[in-house]
Amino acid sequence: MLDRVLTWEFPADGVLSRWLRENPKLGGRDRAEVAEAVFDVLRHLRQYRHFAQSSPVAHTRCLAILGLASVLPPEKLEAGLALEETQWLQHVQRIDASKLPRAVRWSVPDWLEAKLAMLEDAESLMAALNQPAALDVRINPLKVASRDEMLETLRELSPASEPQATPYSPWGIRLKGRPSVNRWEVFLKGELEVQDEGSQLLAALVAPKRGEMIIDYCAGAGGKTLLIGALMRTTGRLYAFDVSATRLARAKPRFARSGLSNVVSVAIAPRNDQRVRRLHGKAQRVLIDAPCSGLGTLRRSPDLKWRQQPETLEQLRAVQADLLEQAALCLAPGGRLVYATCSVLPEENEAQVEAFLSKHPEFSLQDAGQILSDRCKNLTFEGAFLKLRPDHHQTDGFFAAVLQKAAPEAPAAAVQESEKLDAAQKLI
Ligand SMILES: C[S@@+](CC[C@H](N)C(=O)[O-])C[C@H]1O[C@@H](n2cnc3c(N)ncnc32)[C@H](O)[C@@H]1O
Repeated sequence: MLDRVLTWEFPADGVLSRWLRENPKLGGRDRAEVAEAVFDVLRHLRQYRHFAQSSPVAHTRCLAILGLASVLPPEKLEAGLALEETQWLQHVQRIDASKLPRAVRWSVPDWLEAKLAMLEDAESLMAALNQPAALDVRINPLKVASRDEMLETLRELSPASEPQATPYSPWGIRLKGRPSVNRWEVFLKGELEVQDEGSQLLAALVAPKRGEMIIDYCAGAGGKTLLIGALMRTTGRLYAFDVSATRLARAKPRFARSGLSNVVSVAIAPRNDQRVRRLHGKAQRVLIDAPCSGLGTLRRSPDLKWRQQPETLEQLRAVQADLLEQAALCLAPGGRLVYATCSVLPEENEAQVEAFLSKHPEFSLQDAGQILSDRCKNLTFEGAFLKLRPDHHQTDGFFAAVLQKAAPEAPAAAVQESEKLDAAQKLI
């Protein structure tokens, strides 16, 4: 199975799920151990390949041994190893990894190491991206009155996952381990959703209001749409756009489960879509959750660092710039555009926003921290952008910028008329 994953043809979680389906006799614990071992190999692949060079056994078997060593107690693992394998493993475990070159130590390809090295606290970021993430869920504010209520329910239902309120999002709950949330009744009733805390904060940045027209321009399987719709109290109209009809189809049962009736899903063409053109100048808020390298989510999808290449990054950058142009056309004067990625690379983030602003003086950058301050306590940023990192915030890496489209200035005569009207109304 590891060989199949390492072709990089498909995302690792898909290959793993398929393999587990093909092996139905494996018990629950074995399944969890195999999954953890595979993800450990993906996180540390470059380092493990370096160690495998000194091994007498086949390359993939070495990787599997190292992955399993991170999951199983030594006695259990060594029972399945030949003597020379055990000796090699013990030799590797004595190596001081801090002496290895940085790209090998943190297991990143050279091109990515060069990019991450330019960021603040690069080493701490690389280390955090290699740690497994906790599981974040959130309440559905449409169906659950308070997070505390849900916390009580979950502490009874799954004490082993030690449910805790997330530090920033007012809706989030952090769970330990890998509980089967999607079998819980609260999940099946649409009261609970799985969503990283950082992703929850993006909906707070959109700050939807009742009765508005809002577009989630890259809605995918609806992760952000769900929370935006709930915050609109399922009023107004929420368009879920995406170029992938398959992804939008996956969102449909989620919308139904969560009780949303204001969502209109539309599979759009990448450019000049007629249905999009009809909404030009109409929406109060537009979210672009842009397709990106996903390099902020390496804790959950470590295969991305091996599947992405500098060339794919360039293609993504072109799509992102185009999406900003297309989606901005849908905004009404005075409307809000939120551009977001789950990348930590400035070229997909700040650079895209700055390029857009330099071409569009009718847009101005708003302070994301200020917008979040009434809903999300304890969260401050240097500068106007939202920038979340696993080492600083214990969330995936997220970026977001809030851009406000100017409202047309009222002509002086009209202002005088409306002032006269106001004064008259006060007299009445
Ligand atoms: C980061 S994912 C969105 C995830 C989703 N918002 C969620 O929370 O689950 C980016 C999405 O952009 C879509 N996409 C790519 N190019 C697009 C385009 N030109 N217009 C609209 N959507 C696009 C992809 O199909 C993908 O679903």
